[in-house]
Amino acid sequence: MAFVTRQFIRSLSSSAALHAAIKHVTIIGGGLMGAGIAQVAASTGHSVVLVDTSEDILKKSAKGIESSLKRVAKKKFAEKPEDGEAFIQKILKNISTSTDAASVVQGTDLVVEAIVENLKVKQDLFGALDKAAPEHTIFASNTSSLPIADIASSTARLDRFGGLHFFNPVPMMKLVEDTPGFIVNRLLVPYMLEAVRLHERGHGSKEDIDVAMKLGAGYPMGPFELLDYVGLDTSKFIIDGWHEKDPDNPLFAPSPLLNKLVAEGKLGKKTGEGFYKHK
Ligand SMILES: CCCCCCC[C@H](O)CC(=O)SCCNC(=O)CCNC(=O)[C@H](O)C(C)(C)COP(=O)([O-])OP(=O)([O-])OC[C@H]1O[C@@H](n2cnc3c(N)ncnc32)[C@H](O)[C@@H]1OP(=O)([O-])[O-]
Ligand SMILES: NC(=O)c1ccc[n+]([C@@H]2O[C@H](COP(=O)([O-])OP(=O)(O)OC[C@H]3O[C@@H](n4cnc5c(N)ncnc54)[C@H](O)[C@@H]3O)[C@@H](O)[C@H]2O)c1
Repeated sequence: MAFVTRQFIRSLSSSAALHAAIKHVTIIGGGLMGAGIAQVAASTGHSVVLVDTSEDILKKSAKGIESSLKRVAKKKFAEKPEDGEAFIQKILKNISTSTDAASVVQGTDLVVEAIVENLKVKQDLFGALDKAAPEHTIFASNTSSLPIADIASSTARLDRFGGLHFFNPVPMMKLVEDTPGFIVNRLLVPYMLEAVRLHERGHGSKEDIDVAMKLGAGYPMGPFELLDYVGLDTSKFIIDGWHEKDPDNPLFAPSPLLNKLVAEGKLGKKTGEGFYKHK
């Protein structure tokens, strides 16, 4: 199967057998993606523990989940807003948080990892979790660009290890990929990088390029808006990793402008500034 849609995942999760098999889910990493994945897993009736490195980060993740649920509820209960709050509280009740991954995974059926896009860091995490988690627990990574087999090599559960590539924003995007090779990013990364190069060569302002792609190609966001939305650090991790593996491929050549912004700590929407300033 080349890819699975979120509808497919939902129908799977609502099937009695799978629901019985996967009840407790641990999400590691409470950033942009992990918080969204926790929200979707909790919304489909799973008991979720969200793990990150500090209580402060987890507080921010919980706040993000609540405001995303408010947006969902506002639409879902437009006719009957009084039911919206109960809907939100029912989902939030399914989510708890922790900074201790090794103890949490002792009672979990599925681990979905959404931490920094770095092979060694992911391997170290899964290597440690492999010792702590029960035998039946399935491990999955939300990696954007790393081969799943490389991440899984730090564990002894290769037959219970997969890729679950969600898209940002998770509560809205209807695709989850499980294919080796990441179809979307193989097309998206060269496209976004070429937009930056076009701008670096002086052939268009970022605003003009964004408007052109929105009006001319019907994309909901232009490439610079999307880079800021994804996170420039994550984008750089992806590009650097692919460039290292395939240094002669011009599609993955690093961008000086992107590197400069990351070095300045301008990581996009999540830090308030990237290619654009964000409120
Ligand atoms: C160089 C390397 C780069 C590679 C990167 C690869 C990264 C990765 O591996 C792959 C990806 O994810 S690639 C990235 C793939 N992603 C893309 O390509 C995304 C492209 N962008 C889009 O699809 C649209 O712009 C959005 C759906 C984000 C927003 O929709 P919009 O119409 O433009 O603007 P709007 O008015 O704001 O929102 C309308 C309504 O949407 C709802 N809603 C939105 N966010 C929500 C949330 N977090 N929660 C809940 N609900 C949320 C909400 O109901 C809201 O109404 P409200 O009344 O305002 O509450
Ligand atoms: N941003 C996107 O649009 C997007 C889309 C699809 C997939 N991804 C992938 O998802 C993963 C996460 O991306 P993100 O955008 O959510 O990143 P992010 O920077 O927003 O969040 C990462 C979180 O992981 C936490 N973390 C780091 N190391 C940890 C550890 N050892 N244990 C627990 N928590 C740890 C960090 O504190 C941070 O809160 C990456 O692999 C990325 O490539 C990102």
